[in-house]
Amino acid sequence: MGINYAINVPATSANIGPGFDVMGLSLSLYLTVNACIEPDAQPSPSTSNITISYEGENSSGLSLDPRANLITRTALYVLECNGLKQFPHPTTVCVNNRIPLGRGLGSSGAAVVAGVILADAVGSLGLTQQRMLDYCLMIEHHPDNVAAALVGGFVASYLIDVDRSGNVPASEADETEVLRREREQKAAAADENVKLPPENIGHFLRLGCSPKIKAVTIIPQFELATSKARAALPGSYKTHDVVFNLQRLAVLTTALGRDTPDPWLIYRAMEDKVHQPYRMHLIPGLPEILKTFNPDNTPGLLGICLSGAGPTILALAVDNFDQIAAKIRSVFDRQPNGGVATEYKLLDIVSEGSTCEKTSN
Ligand SMILES: Nc1ncnc2c1ncn2[C@@H]1O[C@H](COP(=O)(O)OP(=O)(O)OP(=O)(O)O)[C@@H](O)[C@H]1O
Ligand SMILES: N[C@@H](CCO)C(=O)O
Repeated sequence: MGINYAINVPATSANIGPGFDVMGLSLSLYLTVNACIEPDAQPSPSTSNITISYEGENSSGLSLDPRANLITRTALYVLECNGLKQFPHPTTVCVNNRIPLGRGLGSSGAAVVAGVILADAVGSLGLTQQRMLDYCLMIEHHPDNVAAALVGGFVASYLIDVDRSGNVPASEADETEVLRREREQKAAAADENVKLPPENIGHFLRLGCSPKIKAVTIIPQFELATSKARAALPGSYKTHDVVFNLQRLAVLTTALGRDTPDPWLIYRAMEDKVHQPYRMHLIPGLPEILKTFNPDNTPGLLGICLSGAGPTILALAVDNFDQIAAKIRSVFDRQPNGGVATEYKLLDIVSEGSTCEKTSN
Protein backbone atom coordinates (compact mmCIF):
# COMPACT_ATOMS: atom_id res chain seq x y z
CA MET A 1 0.00 0.00 0.00
CA GLY A 2 1.42 3.40 -0.99
CA ILE A 3 0.35 6.98 -1.42
CA ASN A 4 0.92 8.39 -4.90
CA TYR A 5 1.14 11.99 -5.93
CA ALA A 6 0.86 12.93 -9.61
CA ILE A 7 2.22 16.43 -10.16
CA ASN A 8 1.73 18.22 -13.48
CA VAL A 9 3.45 21.49 -14.28
CA PRO A 10 3.01 23.32 -17.60
CA ALA A 11 5.74 24.80 -19.74
CA THR A 12 5.75 28.58 -19.91
CA SER A 13 6.76 31.31 -22.28
CA ALA A 14 8.05 34.38 -20.47
CA ASN A 15 8.33 38.05 -21.48
CA ILE A 16 5.92 37.96 -24.48
CA GLY A 17 7.96 40.75 -26.00
CA PRO A 18 7.99 43.83 -23.76
CA GLY A 19 7.21 42.14 -20.42
CA PHE A 20 10.76 41.17 -19.49
CA ASP A 21 10.68 39.34 -16.13
CA VAL A 22 7.00 40.26 -15.83
CA MET A 23 4.70 38.32 -18.16
CA GLY A 24 4.22 34.60 -18.66
CA LEU A 25 1.91 32.30 -20.59
CA SER A 26 1.39 28.68 -19.57
CA LEU A 27 1.43 26.18 -22.38
CA SER A 28 0.10 22.67 -23.05
CA LEU A 29 3.41 20.87 -22.63
CA TYR A 30 4.12 19.25 -19.30
CA LEU A 31 6.61 18.19 -16.71
CA THR A 32 5.05 15.30 -14.79
CA VAL A 33 6.41 14.06 -11.49
CA ASN A 34 4.97 10.94 -9.89
CA ALA A 35 5.99 10.39 -6.30
CA CYS A 36 5.18 7.40 -4.15
CA ILE A 37 5.63 7.12 -0.38
CA GLU A 38 4.53 4.54 2.17
CA PRO A 39 1.74 5.77 4.45
CA ASP A 40 3.79 5.19 7.61
CA ALA A 41 7.01 6.48 6.04
CA GLN A 42 9.39 8.23 8.39
CA PRO A 43 12.07 10.82 7.74
CA SER A 44 15.36 9.10 7.04
CA PRO A 45 18.87 10.30 7.80
CA SER A 46 20.13 9.49 4.30
CA THR A 47 19.32 10.82 0.84
CA SER A 48 19.90 7.32 -0.56
CA ASN A 49 16.38 6.40 0.50
CA ILE A 50 14.92 8.32 -2.39
CA THR A 51 14.98 6.78 -5.85
CA ILE A 52 14.70 9.06 -8.86
CA SER A 53 14.05 8.00 -12.42
CA TYR A 54 13.83 10.36 -15.38
CA GLU A 55 12.51 10.05 -18.88
CA GLY A 56 11.86 12.65 -21.51
CA GLU A 57 13.86 15.59 -22.78
CA ASN A 58 17.63 15.21 -22.52
CA SER A 59 17.19 12.06 -20.50
CA SER A 60 20.91 11.34 -20.38
CA GLY A 61 22.07 14.79 -19.31
CA LEU A 62 20.42 15.35 -15.93
CA SER A 63 21.72 14.33 -12.55
CA LEU A 64 19.66 11.86 -10.54
CA ASP A 65 21.51 12.79 -7.35
CA PRO A 66 18.75 14.18 -5.10
CA ARG A 67 21.00 17.01 -3.89
CA ALA A 68 21.89 18.04 -7.46
CA ASN A 69 18.70 17.44 -9.45
CA LEU A 70 16.76 20.71 -9.59
CA ILE A 71 13.40 19.13 -8.72
CA THR A 72 14.54 17.16 -5.68
CA ARG A 73 17.04 19.80 -4.59
CA THR A 74 14.22 22.33 -4.49
CA ALA A 75 12.01 19.86 -2.62
CA LEU A 76 14.75 19.21 -0.06
CA TYR A 77 15.18 22.94 0.49
CA VAL A 78 11.44 23.33 1.16
CA LEU A 79 11.37 20.26 3.45
CA GLU A 80 14.38 21.55 5.38
CA CYS A 81 12.75 24.96 5.79
CA ASN A 82 9.86 23.10 7.40
CA GLY A 83 11.92 21.06 9.81
CA LEU A 84 12.16 17.88 7.72
CA LYS A 85 15.73 16.94 6.88
CA GLN A 86 14.88 14.39 4.20
CA PHE A 87 12.19 12.86 2.07
CA PRO A 88 10.09 10.24 3.84
CA HIS A 89 11.64 6.78 3.64
CA PRO A 90 11.20 5.29 1.11
CA THR A 91 10.21 7.78 -1.60
CA THR A 92 10.27 7.00 -5.29
CA VAL A 93 10.13 9.86 -7.76
CA CYS A 94 9.48 9.25 -11.47
CA VAL A 95 9.95 12.28 -13.69
CA ASN A 96 8.54 12.50 -17.18
CA ASN A 97 9.61 15.75 -18.77
CA ARG A 98 8.29 16.91 -22.14
CA ILE A 99 9.64 20.47 -21.77
CA PRO A 100 12.87 20.93 -23.74
CA LEU A 101 15.73 22.12 -21.54
CA GLY A 102 17.35 25.49 -22.01
CA ARG A 103 15.11 26.52 -24.90
CA GLY A 104 13.07 29.33 -23.39
CA LEU A 105 10.04 27.24 -22.49
CA GLY A 106 10.43 27.46 -18.74
CA SER A 107 11.96 24.06 -18.04
CA SER A 108 13.82 25.28 -14.95
CA GLY A 109 10.81 27.19 -13.66
CA ALA A 110 8.70 24.04 -14.08
CA ALA A 111 11.31 21.95 -12.26
CA VAL A 112 11.35 24.43 -9.37
CA VAL A 113 7.54 24.54 -9.16
CA ALA A 114 7.42 20.73 -9.27
CA GLY A 115 9.99 20.55 -6.47
CA VAL A 116 8.00 22.87 -4.22
CA ILE A 117 4.76 20.97 -4.86
CA LEU A 118 6.58 17.67 -4.29
CA ALA A 119 7.81 18.82 -0.88
CA ASP A 120 4.39 20.13 0.02
CA ALA A 121 2.85 16.76 -0.88
CA VAL A 122 5.27 14.28 0.68
CA GLY A 123 5.85 16.48 3.74
CA SER A 124 2.11 17.22 4.21
CA LEU A 125 3.09 20.88 4.59
CA GLY A 126 -0.24 22.45 3.54
CA LEU A 127 1.44 25.35 1.74
CA THR A 128 -0.82 27.91 0.10
CA GLN A 129 -0.22 28.81 -3.54
CA GLN A 130 1.14 32.18 -2.41
CA ARG A 131 3.62 30.52 -0.06
CA MET A 132 4.67 28.10 -2.79
CA LEU A 133 5.48 31.08 -4.97
CA ASP A 134 7.72 32.46 -2.18
CA TYR A 135 9.71 29.23 -2.18
CA CYS A 136 9.93 29.19 -5.98
CA LEU A 137 11.31 32.71 -5.96
CA MET A 138 14.10 31.78 -3.60
CA ILE A 139 15.38 29.46 -6.34
CA GLU A 140 14.29 31.11 -9.60
CA HIS A 141 14.77 34.81 -8.98
CA HIS A 142 12.47 36.13 -11.69
CA PRO A 143 8.74 35.53 -11.28
CA ASP A 144 7.47 35.34 -14.87
CA ASN A 145 7.92 31.60 -15.52
CA VAL A 146 7.19 30.28 -12.04
CA ALA A 147 4.07 32.41 -11.51
CA ALA A 148 2.59 31.31 -14.85
CA ALA A 149 3.55 27.66 -14.24
CA LEU A 150 1.99 27.72 -10.80
CA VAL A 151 -1.30 29.49 -11.53
CA GLY A 152 -1.77 29.00 -15.30
CA GLY A 153 -2.97 31.25 -18.10
CA PHE A 154 -1.65 34.68 -19.02
CA VAL A 155 -0.02 36.02 -15.88
CA ALA A 156 1.59 39.30 -14.85
CA SER A 157 3.79 39.31 -11.77
CA TYR A 158 6.09 41.44 -9.73
CA LEU A 159 8.55 40.90 -6.91
CA ILE A 160 8.80 42.73 -3.65
CA ASP A 161 12.33 44.06 -3.40
CA VAL A 162 13.67 42.07 -0.46
CA ASP A 163 16.82 40.23 0.45
CA ARG A 164 15.61 36.75 -0.41
CA SER A 165 18.60 34.90 0.94
CA GLY A 166 18.21 36.25 4.45
CA ASN A 167 21.94 36.81 4.73
CA VAL A 168 23.22 37.62 1.26
CA PRO A 169 23.05 41.15 -0.16
CA ALA A 170 20.15 41.68 -2.58
CA SER A 171 22.63 42.46 -5.36
CA GLU A 172 23.35 38.73 -5.56
CA ALA A 173 19.99 38.37 -7.23
CA ASP A 174 21.92 39.48 -10.30
CA GLU A 175 24.59 36.79 -10.14
CA THR A 176 24.51 34.31 -13.00
CA GLU A 177 22.35 31.27 -12.45
CA VAL A 178 25.33 28.97 -12.78
CA LEU A 179 27.13 30.78 -9.97
CA ARG A 180 23.99 30.89 -7.89
CA ARG A 181 23.41 27.17 -8.27
CA GLU A 182 26.99 26.46 -7.30
CA ARG A 183 26.60 28.63 -4.23
CA GLU A 184 23.34 26.93 -3.26
CA GLN A 185 24.81 23.49 -3.77
CA LYS A 186 27.78 24.35 -1.58
CA ALA A 187 25.47 25.73 1.08
CA ALA A 188 23.31 22.60 0.97
CA ALA A 189 26.36 20.35 1.09
CA ALA A 190 27.66 22.20 4.10
CA ASP A 191 24.24 21.76 5.69
CA GLU A 192 24.11 25.43 6.59
CA ASN A 193 21.07 26.81 8.29
CA VAL A 194 18.33 26.91 5.71
CA LYS A 195 16.74 30.31 5.24
CA LEU A 196 12.98 30.53 5.14
CA PRO A 197 11.68 32.77 2.36
CA PRO A 198 10.20 36.06 3.49
CA GLU A 199 6.41 35.99 3.11
CA ASN A 200 4.60 37.31 0.03
CA ILE A 201 7.66 38.04 -2.10
CA GLY A 202 5.83 37.58 -5.37
CA HIS A 203 2.50 39.00 -6.49
CA PHE A 204 0.61 38.03 -9.60
CA LEU A 205 -2.52 38.75 -11.57
CA ARG A 206 -4.13 36.47 -14.12
CA LEU A 207 -5.09 38.37 -17.24
CA GLY A 208 -7.57 37.55 -19.95
CA CYS A 209 -6.43 35.64 -23.02
CA SER A 210 -8.77 34.86 -25.89
CA PRO A 211 -9.32 31.10 -26.38
CA LYS A 212 -8.83 31.74 -30.11
CA ILE A 213 -5.12 32.38 -29.55
CA LYS A 214 -2.63 29.52 -29.91
CA ALA A 215 1.11 29.42 -29.45
CA VAL A 216 3.19 28.48 -32.48
CA THR A 217 6.54 27.52 -30.98
CA ILE A 218 9.60 27.02 -33.13
CA ILE A 219 12.27 25.35 -31.05
CA PRO A 220 15.86 25.47 -32.34
CA GLN A 221 17.78 22.32 -31.59
CA PHE A 222 20.39 23.96 -29.42
CA GLU A 223 20.34 25.00 -25.80
CA LEU A 224 20.82 28.53 -24.59
CA ALA A 225 21.29 28.78 -20.84
CA THR A 226 19.21 31.54 -19.31
CA SER A 227 22.29 32.68 -17.39
CA LYS A 228 24.12 33.26 -20.70
CA ALA A 229 21.18 35.13 -22.24
CA ARG A 230 20.87 37.30 -19.12
CA ALA A 231 24.57 38.03 -19.13
CA ALA A 232 24.10 39.62 -22.58
CA LEU A 233 21.82 42.33 -21.18
CA PRO A 234 23.11 45.82 -20.42
CA GLY A 235 23.34 47.20 -16.90
CA SER A 236 21.28 50.28 -17.74
CA TYR A 237 18.78 51.46 -20.33
CA LYS A 238 17.88 54.63 -22.18
CA THR A 239 14.67 56.25 -20.98
CA HIS A 240 13.26 56.03 -24.50
CA ASP A 241 13.65 52.26 -24.58
CA VAL A 242 12.06 51.79 -21.17
CA VAL A 243 9.12 53.99 -22.16
CA PHE A 244 8.82 52.07 -25.45
CA ASN A 245 8.36 48.83 -23.50
CA LEU A 246 6.05 50.30 -20.84
CA GLN A 247 3.71 51.66 -23.50
CA ARG A 248 3.49 48.32 -25.24
CA LEU A 249 3.21 46.27 -22.08
CA ALA A 250 0.25 48.30 -20.83
CA VAL A 251 -1.59 47.64 -24.09
CA LEU A 252 -0.60 43.97 -24.25
CA THR A 253 -2.10 43.20 -20.82
CA THR A 254 -5.57 43.83 -22.24
CA ALA A 255 -5.14 43.26 -25.97
CA LEU A 256 -4.78 39.47 -25.74
CA GLY A 257 -8.01 39.16 -23.76
CA ARG A 258 -10.29 40.71 -26.33
CA ASP A 259 -12.86 38.35 -27.91
CA THR A 260 -11.62 39.29 -31.35
CA PRO A 261 -7.88 39.91 -31.10
CA ASP A 262 -6.66 42.93 -33.09
CA PRO A 263 -3.59 41.66 -35.01
CA TRP A 264 -1.77 44.95 -35.54
CA LEU A 265 -2.48 46.20 -32.02
CA ILE A 266 -0.99 43.00 -30.61
CA TYR A 267 1.84 42.86 -33.11
CA ARG A 268 3.06 46.33 -32.13
CA ALA A 269 2.41 45.63 -28.44
CA MET A 270 4.75 42.63 -28.61
CA GLU A 271 7.75 44.67 -29.74
CA ASP A 272 10.59 45.04 -27.29
CA LYS A 273 13.70 47.13 -26.73
CA VAL A 274 14.81 45.73 -23.38
CA HIS A 275 16.01 42.19 -23.99
CA GLN A 276 15.60 40.97 -27.57
CA PRO A 277 17.98 43.47 -29.20
CA TYR A 278 20.76 42.32 -26.88
CA ARG A 279 20.13 38.62 -27.50
CA MET A 280 20.07 38.75 -31.32
CA HIS A 281 23.62 37.43 -31.68
CA LEU A 282 22.76 34.35 -29.61
CA ILE A 283 19.97 33.19 -31.91
CA PRO A 284 20.86 33.06 -35.61
CA GLY A 285 17.79 34.09 -37.60
CA LEU A 286 16.12 36.08 -34.82
CA PRO A 287 16.71 39.53 -36.37
CA GLU A 288 15.22 38.43 -39.70
CA ILE A 289 12.27 36.70 -38.06
CA LEU A 290 11.32 39.74 -35.97
CA LYS A 291 11.76 42.09 -38.91
CA THR A 292 10.08 40.06 -41.65
CA PHE A 293 6.76 38.62 -40.52
CA ASN A 294 3.73 40.72 -39.67
CA PRO A 295 -0.07 40.39 -39.76
CA ASP A 296 -0.24 41.73 -43.34
CA ASN A 297 2.20 39.31 -44.96
CA THR A 298 1.43 36.43 -42.59
CA PRO A 299 -2.34 36.02 -42.17
CA GLY A 300 -3.37 34.67 -38.77
CA LEU A 301 -0.29 36.03 -37.02
CA LEU A 302 -0.88 38.27 -34.01
CA GLY A 303 2.62 38.83 -32.73
CA ILE A 304 6.06 37.31 -32.61
CA CYS A 305 8.83 37.33 -30.03
CA LEU A 306 11.58 35.40 -28.35
CA SER A 307 10.15 32.91 -25.86
CA GLY A 308 11.74 33.55 -22.48
CA ALA A 309 15.49 33.82 -22.81
CA GLY A 310 15.35 31.91 -26.10
CA PRO A 311 16.21 30.36 -28.42
CA THR A 312 12.55 29.35 -29.04
CA ILE A 313 10.42 31.69 -31.12
CA LEU A 314 6.87 32.28 -29.92
CA ALA A 315 4.30 33.34 -32.50
CA LEU A 316 0.81 34.03 -31.17
CA ALA A 317 -1.76 33.33 -33.85
CA VAL A 318 -5.43 32.68 -34.49
CA ASP A 319 -5.20 30.84 -37.82
CA ASN A 320 -2.80 29.36 -40.42
CA PHE A 321 -0.63 27.93 -37.65
CA ASP A 322 1.28 25.46 -39.80
CA GLN A 323 1.98 28.05 -42.51
CA ILE A 324 3.29 30.51 -39.92
CA ALA A 325 5.52 27.81 -38.48
CA ALA A 326 6.82 26.90 -41.94
CA LYS A 327 7.78 30.52 -42.65
CA ILE A 328 9.68 30.90 -39.40
CA ARG A 329 11.41 27.56 -39.80
CA SER A 330 12.51 28.47 -43.30
CA VAL A 331 14.49 31.39 -41.86
CA PHE A 332 16.30 29.04 -39.51
CA ASP A 333 16.85 26.59 -42.40
CA ARG A 334 18.57 29.32 -44.43
CA GLN A 335 21.11 30.27 -41.77
CA PRO A 336 24.80 29.87 -42.70
CA ASN A 337 26.67 26.62 -42.21
CA GLY A 338 23.78 24.31 -42.99
CA GLY A 339 21.03 26.15 -41.13
CA VAL A 340 19.61 25.68 -37.66
CA ALA A 341 17.50 22.57 -37.12
CA THR A 342 14.18 23.31 -35.46
CA GLU A 343 11.17 21.53 -34.04
CA TYR A 344 7.63 22.88 -34.29
CA LYS A 345 5.01 22.52 -31.58
CA LEU A 346 1.55 24.03 -31.77
CA LEU A 347 0.52 24.57 -28.17
CA ASP A 348 -2.58 25.76 -26.39
CA ILE A 349 -2.47 28.48 -23.80
CA VAL A 350 -3.75 26.57 -20.80
CA SER A 351 -5.75 28.27 -18.09
CA GLU A 352 -4.99 25.58 -15.51
CA GLY A 353 -1.65 25.84 -13.76
CA SER A 354 0.12 23.16 -11.78
CA THR A 355 -1.86 20.32 -10.26
CA CYS A 356 -1.18 17.61 -7.72
CA GLU A 357 -3.44 14.59 -7.51
CA LYS A 358 -3.22 12.22 -4.56
CA THR A 359 -4.23 8.56 -4.79
CA SER A 360 -3.72 5.49 -2.60
CA ASN A 361 -3.15 1.92 -3.73
N1 LIG B 1 12.98 18.50 -15.37
C1 LIG B 1 14.15 18.93 -14.92
N2 LIG B 1 14.81 18.24 -14.00
C2 LIG B 1 15.97 18.67 -13.52
N3 LIG B 1 16.59 19.80 -13.93
C3 LIG B 1 15.99 20.53 -14.86
C4 LIG B 1 14.74 20.14 -15.40
N4 LIG B 1 14.36 21.06 -16.29
C5 LIG B 1 15.34 21.97 -16.31
N5 LIG B 1 16.33 21.67 -15.47
C6 LIG B 1 17.57 22.43 -15.24
O1 LIG B 1 17.38 23.74 -15.74
C7 LIG B 1 18.34 24.01 -16.82
C8 LIG B 1 17.70 24.86 -17.88
O2 LIG B 1 17.33 26.08 -17.30
P1 LIG B 1 17.41 27.45 -18.08
O3 LIG B 1 16.86 28.48 -17.13
O4 LIG B 1 18.76 27.66 -18.63
O5 LIG B 1 16.44 27.26 -19.33
P2 LIG B 1 14.86 27.18 -19.45
O6 LIG B 1 14.24 27.26 -18.07
O7 LIG B 1 14.52 25.97 -20.23
O8 LIG B 1 14.53 28.45 -20.30
P3 LIG B 1 13.76 29.84 -19.91
O9 LIG B 1 14.08 30.13 -18.48
O10 LIG B 1 14.35 30.86 -20.84
O11 LIG B 1 12.34 29.61 -20.16
C9 LIG B 1 18.71 22.63 -17.31
O12 LIG B 1 19.96 22.64 -17.94
C10 LIG B 1 18.72 21.82 -16.03
O13 LIG B 1 19.89 22.04 -15.29
N1 LIG C 1 12.55 36.78 -18.07
C1 LIG C 1 13.54 35.75 -18.19
C2 LIG C 1 12.88 34.49 -18.65
C3 LIG C 1 13.83 33.35 -18.79
O1 LIG C 1 13.77 32.53 -17.69
C4 LIG C 1 14.60 36.19 -19.20
O2 LIG C 1 14.22 36.61 -20.29
O3 LIG C 1 15.78 36.10 -18.89
